[in-house]
Amino acid sequence: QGNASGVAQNSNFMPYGGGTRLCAGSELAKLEMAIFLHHLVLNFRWELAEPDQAFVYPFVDFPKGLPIRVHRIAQEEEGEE
Ligand code: HEM
Repeated sequence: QGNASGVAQNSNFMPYGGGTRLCAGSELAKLEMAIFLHHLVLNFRWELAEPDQAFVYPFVDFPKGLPIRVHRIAQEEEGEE
């Protein structure tokens, strides 16, 4: 739902629900995402799979979803994760 102008409101973004039925795994889920992003940034190169152009209204998004291709960076030291 949004307001009369159709612009989404912040309170509509509740990915983990709320109140007494708040997601029991929300903190674990956020920790897992942080660890995943840490490894994705440190160990992979990203390149655009196809050109895409951001739009900013009513929110920032990409028409094609900004598809990327990732390549693992060769490890310099044996046994290093
Ligand atoms: C990005 C990851 C996750 C999202 C977006 C998510 C989202 C949600 C949502 C929307 C609900 C429903 C809340 C309601 O009934 O109103 C929920 C409930 C629940 N989630 Fe998650 N969840 C995620 C990950 C997890 C993980 C990793 C666990 C456990 C390890 C978990 C355990 C639960 C449990 C037990 C409930 C039921 C809570 C209750 O009704 O008391 N979730 N989650």
